[in-house]
Amino acid sequence: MERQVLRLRQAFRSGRSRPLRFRLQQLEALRRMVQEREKEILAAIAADLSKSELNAYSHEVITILGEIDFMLGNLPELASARPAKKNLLTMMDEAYVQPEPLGVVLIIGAWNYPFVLTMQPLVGAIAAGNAAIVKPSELSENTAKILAELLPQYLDQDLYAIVNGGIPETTELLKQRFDHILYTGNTAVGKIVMEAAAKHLTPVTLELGGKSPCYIDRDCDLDVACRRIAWGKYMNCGQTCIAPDYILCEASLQNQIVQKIKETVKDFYGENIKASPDYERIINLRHFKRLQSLLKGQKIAFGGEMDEATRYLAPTILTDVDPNSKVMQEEIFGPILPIVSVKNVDEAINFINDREKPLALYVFSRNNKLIKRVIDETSSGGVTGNDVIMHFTVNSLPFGGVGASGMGAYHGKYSFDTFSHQRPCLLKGLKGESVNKLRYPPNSESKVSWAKFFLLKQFNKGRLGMLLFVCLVAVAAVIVKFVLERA
Ligand SMILES: NC(=O)c1ccc[n+]([C@@H]2O[C@H](COP(=O)([O-])OP(=O)(O)OC[C@H]3O[C@@H](n4cnc5c(N)ncnc54)[C@H](O)[C@@H]3O)[C@@H](O)[C@H]2O)c1
Ligand SMILES: CCCCCCCCCCCCCCCC=O
Repeated sequence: MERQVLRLRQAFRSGRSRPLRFRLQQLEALRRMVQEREKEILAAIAADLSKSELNAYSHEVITILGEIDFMLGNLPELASARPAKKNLLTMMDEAYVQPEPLGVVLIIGAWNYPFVLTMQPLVGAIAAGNAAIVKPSELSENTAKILAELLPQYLDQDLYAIVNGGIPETTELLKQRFDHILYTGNTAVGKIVMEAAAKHLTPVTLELGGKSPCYIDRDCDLDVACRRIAWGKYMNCGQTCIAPDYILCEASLQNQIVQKIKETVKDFYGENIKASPDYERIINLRHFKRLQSLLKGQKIAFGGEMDEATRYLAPTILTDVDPNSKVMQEEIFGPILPIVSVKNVDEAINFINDREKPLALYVFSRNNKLIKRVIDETSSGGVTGNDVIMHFTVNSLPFGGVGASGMGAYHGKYSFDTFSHQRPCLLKGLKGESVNKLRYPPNSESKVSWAKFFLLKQFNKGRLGMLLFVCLVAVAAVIVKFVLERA
């Protein structure tokens, strides 16, 4: 591992990853990889998640192509120096912010969207001019394998590397010094990553999880709400970081919601859900059994069917759920949708605020003021109103968590910024020593009052008059010089 990181660091030190042309070439090569090897990529994702290739494309590949296109179209602007506002002391100088790459970054992906969660950060790392190591999840082994095979064929091998493996390999990697780590996964491991990063003062972006609440207001189009909730909940068999984890609603709505979601599931997946190419499976036996245990003692209003051999778990709804039951104590990350009754939106807000800050928050209502109120009175990584999941697809919105659901954000411009240092630059001329004497020792009351004038815009009339006089003299000198030169 150490040698691998050293090799990337040397390649980064060569400066090869910094020129805009190089970055654009690498992003174009990545785009070419996705297009030329689409079939193999889709087959790998499909194999990992028992997913149709159509869903693999619309859930993952489309996102990466969009991200690359964004960077190809915006990188020249993102990477350019941005002039900065100056103060009176630096009026004659050049002040700007220069984005610069951080160095060698580590990207650790998770299994549930194995292509997106490794490639989307990589796009940002390349765009910002870094070298990068990508460590896919060992649970999505087919995607990990295809990435290890394809990336070296398309990208600069000295600057971008794939390290495959599980806990041992990741633990070894985390002993190395990186200039940024973007980790996607569960909160417990997020703490391990942060602890390891702290040893090298390495900044981290932690893309974690949590229980994303979905409040359904009594004044709401239930047909639309239930269709959208069903889509986001049961997509990828519920294994989505920002899936609506549970519903909060008044008890009187519960049965209608069950009925409408039931009808929607039939529309989406047909009578025989198990046979639907659009309904995926649970990733492994450990998660299958974990989900099975969440059903114990619950009132199953819909679904609940399961088949351990194929790790099939039907779209399931639980009603009258006790907030203290097991299913409400951990992120579900599966196709189980508990409904918890609350008396009104006030109780819903308190319910949400009594728990860890979620990665996402959803509110369905015809009343936009109510939606805005819930947003104002709660906190979450992100929000979609009257839908679910979709804020993830808007790359002008930063995607990340807050509190226990994560820190930092990426996507689009935010990926570029995450993997950049915004370097403040001030270029001064060699003239103006008369003004600089104000900061040189010995200090004095007068110098301090000038400093206030120049830096704090606190000035008295006398000094203002003198400054105006000085300006007038300067302007006059320029005019005289101009006239004399033309005489
Ligand atoms: N915020 C997001 O963008 C996002 C996206 C996807 C998943 N998630 C969250 O991730 C979680 C599901 O992912 P997961 O954790 O099961 O994925 P996982 O098991 O794939 O683990 C994530 C990564 O951490 C590594 N890892 C696991 N245990 C480790 C250890 N002890 N030491 C070092 N590295 C270790 C794995 O190798 C993998 O690369 C859920 O909580 C979900 O909400 C968040
Ligand atoms: C024609 C409309 C197509 C809409 C496609 C919507 C795609 C949603 C992709 C969602 C991916 C969510 C990834 C979340 C990562 C955390 O697990």
